[in-house]
Amino acid sequence: MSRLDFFKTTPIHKEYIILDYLSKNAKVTQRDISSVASISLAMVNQYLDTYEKEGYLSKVYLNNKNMEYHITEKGIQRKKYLNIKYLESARDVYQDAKANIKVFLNDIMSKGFRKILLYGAGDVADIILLVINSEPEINLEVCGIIDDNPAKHGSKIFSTKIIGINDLKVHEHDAVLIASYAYYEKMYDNLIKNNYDKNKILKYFGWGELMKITIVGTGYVGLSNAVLLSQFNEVTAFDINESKINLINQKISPIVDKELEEYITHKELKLKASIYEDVAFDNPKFIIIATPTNYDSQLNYFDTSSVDQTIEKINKRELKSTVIIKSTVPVGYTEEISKKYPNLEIIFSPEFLREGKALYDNLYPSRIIIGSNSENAKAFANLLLQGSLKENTPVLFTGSTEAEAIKLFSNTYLALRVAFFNELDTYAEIRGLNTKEIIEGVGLDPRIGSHYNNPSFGYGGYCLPKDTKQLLANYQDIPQNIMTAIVDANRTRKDHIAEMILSRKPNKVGIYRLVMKNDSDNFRSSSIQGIMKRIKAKGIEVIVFEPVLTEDTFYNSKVERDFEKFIAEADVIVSNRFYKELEKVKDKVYTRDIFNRD
Ligand SMILES: NC(=O)C1=CN([C@@H]2O[C@H](COP(=O)(O)OP(=O)(O)OC[C@H]3O[C@@H](n4cnc5c(N)ncnc54)[C@H](O)[C@@H]3O)[C@@H](O)[C@H]2O)C=CC1
Ligand SMILES: O=C(O)[C@H]1O[C@H](OP(=O)(O)OP(=O)(O)OC[C@H]2O[C@@H](n3ccc(=O)[nH]c3=O)[C@H](O)[C@@H]2O)[C@H](O)[C@@H](O)[C@@H]1O
Repeated sequence: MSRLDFFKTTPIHKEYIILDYLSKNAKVTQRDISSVASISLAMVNQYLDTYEKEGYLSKVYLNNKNMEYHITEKGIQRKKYLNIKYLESARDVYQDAKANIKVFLNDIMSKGFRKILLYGAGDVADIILLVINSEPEINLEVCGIIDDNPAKHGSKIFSTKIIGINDLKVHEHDAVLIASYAYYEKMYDNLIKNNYDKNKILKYFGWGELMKITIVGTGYVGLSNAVLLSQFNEVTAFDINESKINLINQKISPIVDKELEEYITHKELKLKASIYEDVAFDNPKFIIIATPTNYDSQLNYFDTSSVDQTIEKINKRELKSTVIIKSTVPVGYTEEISKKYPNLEIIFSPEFLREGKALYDNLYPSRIIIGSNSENAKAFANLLLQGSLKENTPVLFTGSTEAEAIKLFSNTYLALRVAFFNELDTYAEIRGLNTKEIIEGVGLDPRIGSHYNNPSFGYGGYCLPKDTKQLLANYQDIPQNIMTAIVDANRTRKDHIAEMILSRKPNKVGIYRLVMKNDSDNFRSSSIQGIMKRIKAKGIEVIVFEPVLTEDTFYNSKVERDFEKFIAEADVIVSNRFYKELEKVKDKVYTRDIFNRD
């Protein structure tokens, strides 16, 4: 953790600050409150209105310009409650700070330092000493605390004496650890002026900013994590694909994604990309694996070989790095592989981003799940939080197998939901009913909701199809009906869609876009490909319009780049999602996009 992240205010803290301030000063302006609580004037207004509605305060108008805020008895009780709540969250913050310091001290020990001097006899020194004294595995001796304030010399923090910088040479030691955020630069400068060896200067706050992280695999997951983390850490992105590496080094995103493109090109990131293993594996603190885990239909299981090979390489190099697996793996994988590599700390942390919103979903994460509660797991969670823009993101530390299950059950639930609304649509289409009316009526139940319910040719994309199959494989020997149904439903849906298209008796079918969603440039496992295959199997000619393709044919079907020619040639135009440009040939279009969105 770098900067003062663990002092970020929470909403409870803000509410407490405002009530506390008002209880001490009745005659204040909204501007005063805004500056004390660091919130906008609009927010101040909202808080005051809510307090009044809840009966925590009454407004007394002195004249038409000035007013006083009087806290009621109910407001005093609320303040008491918030005080306790704030203390609880402060305790968590304190535990967090301790965990981060512990990781840091372990790092110092791994570099061979044993006897240190602290610089700065303040709160940071206090908490560092507390961690050293209370954690038996931290084998560091603090020989003294340097401080530039002579009034402090001679007194102690715990049993450690405060000394002046002139006493540097008197105390035998290996390094000086700067224990101040505000005066870091001044202290560093002082040490250098005293001819102190800069290789022996350790810094707690500087350390977080320069933490070295390596990311293996620069796809959707790897690149968005690389960008997120390189805002505050030194990140090396490693890939076997040289052209991707070159693009990243030229500040160009190899992936179409609004936020990723904007951040890579315009933000100041500490990000470099490399195809060289020696550069990538130069002793980083964390190595994040984000390589593919495709579903192997022969084995009926994920092919985890790219993850296996990366872990093998890390082990061979005898690195001390903590390995974080972000790739989706079968349930139980991390526990198994950890047994094989007892010298490595391997942690699974599921990734929940959507393609097309890869960085956005990391800047505003729904949750952070880490399959471990070790010190490094906590430090990693803090890194993700540090890079994000959302406040109060839920963070869950779970067992490693539970974290893997969370990932596969989440995606399988999403697939279930898509499959459900697709089957609803199949029913409505065959019975001649209005799908839109039915879905809208169903969704108005708040337990169901009007989201993630737009019919399609089937759930597609890289992950939903493969993750559902992997979870089904993990169910081997465990009773179930739904898991099989979720996988089968997608096949049945595509059969139905293909039949509906064939019932129009086309001579030539035009496939309009292979991509799975409007905002994605990716067509891995998009459902329309399944439709295309079924139509071709009946001997019908298919042509494809897909600007993302550079080839002239796709699975032996002609790729037509000229839109006008494409719409003239095809007698049925099949499109998973409706696009504005199809408006003029609406009668030829077959789609089940009811709501005009993903
Ligand atoms: N795409 C998505 O929306 C999400 C994907 N995931 C999971 O994350 C993993 C990665 O997925 P994506 O980022 O979509 O994949 P991707 O295919 O976009 O990127 C993978 C990258 O890894 C590189 N690579 C392959 N083998 C390598 C090796 N041995 N060493 C170094 N680099 C290697 C490839 O060149 C490629 O650039 C998969 O397990 C996937 O299931 C998880 C959540 C979301
Ligand atoms: O593990 C993953 O890879 C990711 O898989 C999905 O993300 P993604 O595949 O990018 O796309 P979604 O937007 O969820 O769509 C999945 C499929 O369902 C279809 N879909 C989606 C929504 C909808 O209402 N109807 C519908 O048919 C889409 O067209 C697409 O084919 C999940 O939404 C992410 O949370 C998850 O991290």
